[in-house]
Parts: sequence; C-alpha cells; structure tokens
Amino acid sequence: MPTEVPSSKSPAFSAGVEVKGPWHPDYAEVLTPAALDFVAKLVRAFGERREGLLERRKQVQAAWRKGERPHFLPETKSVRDAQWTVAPLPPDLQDRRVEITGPVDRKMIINALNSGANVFMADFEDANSPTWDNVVRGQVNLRDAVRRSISFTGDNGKHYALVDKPAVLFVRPRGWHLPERHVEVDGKPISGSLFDFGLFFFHNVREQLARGTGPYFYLPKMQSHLEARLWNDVFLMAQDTLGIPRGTIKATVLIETLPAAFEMDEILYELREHSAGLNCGRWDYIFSFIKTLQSDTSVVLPDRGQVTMDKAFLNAYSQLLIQTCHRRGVHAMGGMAAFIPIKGDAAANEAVLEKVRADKLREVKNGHDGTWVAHPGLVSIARDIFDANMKGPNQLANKREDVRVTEADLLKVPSGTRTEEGLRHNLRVGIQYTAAWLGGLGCVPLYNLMEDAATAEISRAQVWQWLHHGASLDDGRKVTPELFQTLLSEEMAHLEKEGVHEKYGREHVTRARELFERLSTAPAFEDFLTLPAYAALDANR
Ligand SMILES: CC(=O)SCCNC(=O)CCNC(=O)[C@H](O)C(C)(C)COP(=O)(O)OP(=O)(O)OC[C@H]1O[C@@H](n2cnc3c(N)ncnc32)[C@H](O)[C@@H]1OP(=O)(O)O
Ligand SMILES: O=CC(=O)O
Repeated sequence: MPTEVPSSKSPAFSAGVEVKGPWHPDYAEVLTPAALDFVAKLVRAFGERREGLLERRKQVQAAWRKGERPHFLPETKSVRDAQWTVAPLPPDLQDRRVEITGPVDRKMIINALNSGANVFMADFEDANSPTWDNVVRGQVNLRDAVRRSISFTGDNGKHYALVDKPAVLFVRPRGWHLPERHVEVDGKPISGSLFDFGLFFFHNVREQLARGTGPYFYLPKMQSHLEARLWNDVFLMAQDTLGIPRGTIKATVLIETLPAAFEMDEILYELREHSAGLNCGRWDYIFSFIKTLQSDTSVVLPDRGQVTMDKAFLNAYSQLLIQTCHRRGVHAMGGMAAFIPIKGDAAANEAVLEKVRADKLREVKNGHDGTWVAHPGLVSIARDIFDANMKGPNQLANKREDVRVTEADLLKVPSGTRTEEGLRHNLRVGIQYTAAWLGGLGCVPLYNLMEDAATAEISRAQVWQWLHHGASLDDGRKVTPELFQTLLSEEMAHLEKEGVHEKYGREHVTRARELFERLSTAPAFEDFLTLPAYAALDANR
C-alpha cells in the first residue's frame, strides 16, 4: 500500500534527467543517478522508435476499422516456413509448471515467492496501479527480494520472510503504451516499460547471476513482431552497456492481442537469442479481440462469463501457440483462470477449485508446459494436475503436428447470449475496479473473481461495443443509451449499498463512474482504460 511521502531532497541527476514525482528517502536505493542515466540512455536510444510503433498501431487499427483483418504476413512467410529454434534456456527455466503472479506489493512478493510455485511473475502491468509510490517502492521491494533480504511485518504483527528455495523471479514491465510521467528525459515523460525494465535490470542483473539465476521478464500487450524487435534491441543495449553477455536476458512474450496471434513465429524469431517462450494472456486477448474488430457489427460478443477457453477462437489460438513454441524448442505457457478461493463457504470453494482443475487439465492435455494461478491457495491445485499429466519438466517434445489453425479459426466470433445481468455485471465490475485502481490497488477480488486491468478492459469494452452497435439482449431489448443510464444509476445505488464507496473511497468511485460513463458512451473506442485512468490518478502519490 502507498505510504506517506515526506518531502526531502532528491539527489542531483544528470543534465536532461528530471524526477518530477515526490521524493521519499527510501527511493534513494533505486532512483540513483547512475540507474537513471542507464534508463535515460535507453529512452534516448529507443523513445522515438517506441512512439513510431504506437503511431503504427493507430494506422493499423484505422485499417481494421475500415474492414481489413489481421492476417499471417506474406512478407514474413520465410520466417514461418524456415527451420530454426530459439537459444537454449538456463536450468532454472526448464520446469515452469506452476507460475503465480501478483503486484509488486512487499507482502505479496514474499507470499508469492514462498508459495511453492516454480515461478513468480512480479507485475508492474495489469495487477499494479502505477502510482509513483507503487512503481518506485515496487523496485525497492524487488531489489530486496533478489538479495533475499526482503521482510515485512503486518499491522497485526505477522512477520514475513523468504523461505530457503523461493520461486524463480520474472518481472513484467508495463506495456509500450504506458508512460511514466514522474520521470522526464530531455523535457518529455518517459516510457513506463523502459523505466520498469531499466531500473530492475540495472540494479539486479549482477546479483541474480551471482545467485545462479538471471534477469527474466514477461513482455505484455505487444501487437507485432516489430515491437518484439524493439524489446530485443533494448535487451542488446542493456546487456552491452553493463558488460553482461548477450542472451543472458530471457523473456516470455504474452500473446494477448489478436494481431500478435498472427505473428507468433515472427515474435519468437525476433527474440530468439532472448526468448523464454510465449504465454496465452487470455483476458487481454479477449479484450483485444473486441478492440481490433470494434467496428464490425457481426462481432458483438456474448456475456463475458460465456467467453471461455473452449470457444473456438480461444481454443485455436492456444493450440497454435503450443505448436509454434514447441516447433521452436521453447515453452508454451498457459494462462490465468480468474477464480480465487472462496472463504467461508466450503461447497462454493470446492466448486471453484474444480473449475480451476478443469482449466489446468485442458491446458496440460493440450501440451502447455505450465500455467498461471492468481492466488497461493491455487498453487497445489495446478501442481497436482500438471504432476499427474506431465511426466518430464515440460512437454517440448510434444510437437502437436496435428494442429491446423487457419486465419478464419482465429477470427471466429464466439456464440452465446447477451443478458441484462451480463451488462449489469460489467458496470459493477468496471466501475469498482477503476475506483480501486484510482486508489492505488491494481488487483482486487470482486464477486469471487480476480479482477485486474485486463479483465476490467473486457467489461468496459463490452459495454461500449453493446451500446455502439445497439446489441440485442436475450429478452429482445436493444442496448440503448437510455437502458445504459437506467442500469448505471441502479448499479451505482447497488454499489453504495454494498459499501463500495467506503471501501475504495467516495471520490474514487465518483471519478471511476465518470470515466466509465465517458468511455462507454464515446463515439470512438478508447484504446486503453489505463491511459485516461492514469491522467485521473493522483500525480502526487
Ligand atoms: C489477466 C492478468 O494479467 S493475470 C496477472 C495479473 N493478476 C494477478 O497477478 C492477480 C494476483 N492476485 C491478487 O492480487 C490477489 O489474489 C487478489 C487481489 C485477487 C485477492 O487477494 P486477497 O483478497 O488478499 O486474497 P486473500 O485474502 O484470500 O489472500 C490470502 C493471503 O494470500 C495472499 N495472496 C493472495 N493472492 C496472492 C498473490 N497473487 N501473490 C501473493 N500473495 C497473495 C494475500 O496477500 C494474503 O496473505 P496473508 O494471509 O499473509 O495476509
Ligand atoms: O495477462 C494476462 C491476461 O490474461 O491478460
């Protein structure tokens, strides 16, 4: 949680490097002049290219709006057809059967590293609200975690420290679209990705190598292999600058946008010296499916709860991901079941665990090499399924040559119903999550599900889509602005009764409602919820 930020002076940074955020003495551990020089070097080398790629996203989206569709690229056919494999992986990345994820909160980092999972992915992206304090303190926490000196004592006196064999650490920096406005280089806010990656790499790479592990990353929300090429070039410069051998960094790319699913080979190829495979980021993928095909009236999805991994388009993408990774000799990671344990209701809890088991069983049988869980209470559930069905450390030998996935398979619109309750659920979840996020919490339990930026994006994108296309509900009514306003008022009253205003702060709920309403009713689809939300986030925290 954010802590009070006393005012004290920051050190002098090099010319052109400015820290705009409030200063706390604890930050001095990571916001050193040398570390920020390193980040600034990356920003100066790659900032413009990043901006160009973000501009390219806009142009490509404009073409999709006019009816073009993502497709396998003719110009990279030779990459897809050729025989090549990615560089071998270090020993501690051979077996990744269970990975836990979570925000960069100090207590949660310790809990996750101690959870018994093979890997912990510390998340500056979907599970983190990027307040200044969260992102800097997150770096302090990870620095201490890498050195195994991290500890924490809760208000209740409970003390937390690391076990002897913690999980292997991965870090997910923010996606290319997100800025870090509290640091400027040459008068411009910098990239959140380069800030998160650069600081972590600078402070920890040597310590990690000395401890027999390495700098491992998850790379989110990429839309093309050109964006992967940018990451690869960042890695090369980062390693060269610190005198670290090329290929030391390993990164797993989340395939969590629809266009990226058409460029999986190409993404692995760009990163082949640094690749640690691909992961099915299913929640963002569903969001991206809506976003990419936003203007197509025939692509109006059913209730969020019905868009499950057995739907044809999701099944096709996960099978193609497994086939692609195994052909290239690298791990194909499964995704996140959003279920979390239910307290105080044994039967409901068992039902949830059964759903998680079924999800993990589907993944391991398809050939995934590991999977994600959102909560320590699910580690053993996922492990038992993978232990029983995956005999070696991974399934790289299972080439899945039987898989045939076409462009049409990846674009197949899922069938199902749209209901008033589905619409209400999206309103409740979208507004509550945004309120929590504005208060500094990037991941919250809502109605027995883990909700983070990716799942909230689905909720708000669906509301926009249903309104924009005047979608029909199962009872024959159309989703009109009037119906939206009626349900929104009722749901706000419902949230008040549930105590949400007290829990997340009245001001945050009010701002979340305003934001949600504006994005839902806007004529044009907003690319990311977190961009306008970042503008609404208190810059002094
Ligand atoms: C779509 C995607 O991008 S997925 C990746 C991003 N999402 C995530 O990483 C989800 C991470 N999960 C979470 O943040 C949490 O599980 C939540 C917010 C959903 C629920 O958290 P809580 O309400 O605290 O759950 P609960 O009360 O059951 O937690 C019990 C204990 O487990 C800990 N815990 C829960 N989830 C995690 C986690 N993912 N990592 C570490 N510790 C955790 C809690 O801190 C708590 O610890 P304590 O008993 O020592 O106080
Ligand atoms: O980041 C993961 C996802 O499912 O989205």
